Amino acid sequence: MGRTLAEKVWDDHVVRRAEGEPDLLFIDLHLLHEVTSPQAFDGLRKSGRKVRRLDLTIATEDHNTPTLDIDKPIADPVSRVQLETLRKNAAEFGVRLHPLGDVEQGVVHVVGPQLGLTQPGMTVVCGDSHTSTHGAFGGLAFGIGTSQVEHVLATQTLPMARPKTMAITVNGELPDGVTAKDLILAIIARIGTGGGQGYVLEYRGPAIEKLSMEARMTICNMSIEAGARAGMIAPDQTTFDYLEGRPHAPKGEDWDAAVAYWKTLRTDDDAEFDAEVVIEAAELSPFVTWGTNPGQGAPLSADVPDPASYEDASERLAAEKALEYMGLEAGQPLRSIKVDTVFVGSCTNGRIEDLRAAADLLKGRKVADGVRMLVVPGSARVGLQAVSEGLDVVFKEAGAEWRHAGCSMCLGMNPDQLAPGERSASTSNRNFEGRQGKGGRTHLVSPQVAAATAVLGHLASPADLSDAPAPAGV
Ligand SMILES: CC(C)[C@H](C(=O)O)[C@@H](O)C(=O)O
Ligand code: SF4
Repeated sequence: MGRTLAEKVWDDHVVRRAEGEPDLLFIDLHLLHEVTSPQAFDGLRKSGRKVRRLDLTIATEDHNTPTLDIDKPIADPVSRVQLETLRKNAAEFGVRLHPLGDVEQGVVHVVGPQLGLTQPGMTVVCGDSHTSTHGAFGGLAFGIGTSQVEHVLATQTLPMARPKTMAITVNGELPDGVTAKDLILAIIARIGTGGGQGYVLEYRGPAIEKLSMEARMTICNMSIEAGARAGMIAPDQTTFDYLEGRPHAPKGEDWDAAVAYWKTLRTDDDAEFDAEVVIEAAELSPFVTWGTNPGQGAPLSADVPDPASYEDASERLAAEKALEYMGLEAGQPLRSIKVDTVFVGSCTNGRIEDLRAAADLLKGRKVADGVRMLVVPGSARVGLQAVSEGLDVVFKEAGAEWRHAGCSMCLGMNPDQLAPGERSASTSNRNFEGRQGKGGRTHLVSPQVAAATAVLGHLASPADLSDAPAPAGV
C-alpha cells in the first residue's frame, strides 16, 4: 500500500524503532527562542552536556522584544532577563543567535523559511506550538515542550509516537477576496479546536496547490488551533521557486538532487488517510471569530450566534461564556462590531504578502478616528522589504503605526497590549481570554479584513470599502 506524505517523511527519519515504544526520530532543524529555552540550557549545563548539532540549531528573539525604541535598553524587566538569558546561553553553548537589532531577527517561524533553513522533507522542531508553520514546505514540523527542547539539544533526536493522518482536501478555487486565513478559520470552525487531535493534517487539493508559500504558511501555522500535531502541504514548483537562491537552500548539483528527492514527497494515490475532510472553496467568504477560541468563528456576513442554537451542552456553555467575555449580543451582525485596535502581524500573517495586501487597501485611505492600528513585520527582513516597497509610508500616511519585528500584540509578553475591555481585529492566531492583554477582546481576521476594519472602524471586508466615504486627499 502507498504511503502518505507524513508517513514518508516520518519513515525517512526513524533512527530507532522498537515494539511498544515511540519511534526515535532524527531532527533536521531545531529553532529556539527566549521563552522556552532557558530551562533546557540549564538542564544541559547541569548534566555537563553540549549542544549535539550546532549546525542544525538556530535561535532568534521574538516574544519579548519591544517593537519601538529597539536601540534603547529593554525597559520591561521580565523581558530584559528573558532576552539576556538567551544571549548568555547562546554565547556559552555556541548557538547561532539573531538578536534584536540583527537583520535576521524576527518571529522564529518567519525567520526559518525566509533563510531557506526550512526545506521539504525535513523534521523541524521548536519549543513553540506554531512550529506547524514549517509544514507548509512539506516537512514534519512539531511544537515541543521545554524538556523535549533539552533532549533535542543534547541528542538531535526526539522520541515520538506515530501520529494518525488526516487529509483536508480543498476543492475548487478560493473566490476573489477570500484568503488563506479565511480558509483556515473556516476549517477550524468546521472540525473544532479538538478536531485535529492526534493527527497530522495534510492540506491538499486544487485550492491549496494555487496558494503562495506565504498563504500555505498561514494555513499550516493554525493547524495547532485545530488541535493537530502538525500540518503539511506537499512541496511543488511553488515551494521550489520560493526556496531557490535563499541563503541556506542547496546550491548547484545539490539543488538538483534535493529537488529530485523533494518531488517524491507526495502522498501516493493508493495511500490511505485515517480521516478525511472535504471543503468546497467556492462556498467560502471572509471569515472572522466572535468568541474566545479560534473555532468560534463565522462568515463576516453572519450574525453573532445564539448560544441556544448549539445542541451540544458544552458548546452552548462555551458560547455563552465567550459572548459574555467578548461583550457581544446574540444576533448582532458581525459587521456591527466596533474595534479600538487593529493588529497586522504575527507568524500567521506578518509576511510580506500580508503587509502588501493590507497596504493595498490602505493606500489613499485613513484609519478611522479613534482606532489604533499597529503594523508589525514578522521579521526585520520583511520590514526592510516592506520599506523598500514604500509600504511603511502607506501605513504611516493612513495613520497606522509602523513598528519593528517581533511577536508584538499577538500575545501580551511585550509592551504591545490591549487595555482591559479593548477590542481588536487581529491577524494573529489566538483569541483566548487575555491573550493580547488582560481583559482584551480579540477577533481573528485576515490582513484584508484587518485593513478594511481599520478604515471603517467596525469589522468589515474589502468589499465594504467601496461604500466608504471618499478617501481623504484623493
Ligand atoms: C510562548 C510560546 C511557548 C507560545 C507557543 O507555544 O505557541 C507562543 O508562541 C504562543 O503563540 O502562544
Ligand atoms: S507571533 Fe504569536 S503565535 Fe507566533 S510565535 Fe509569536 S506569540 Fe506565538
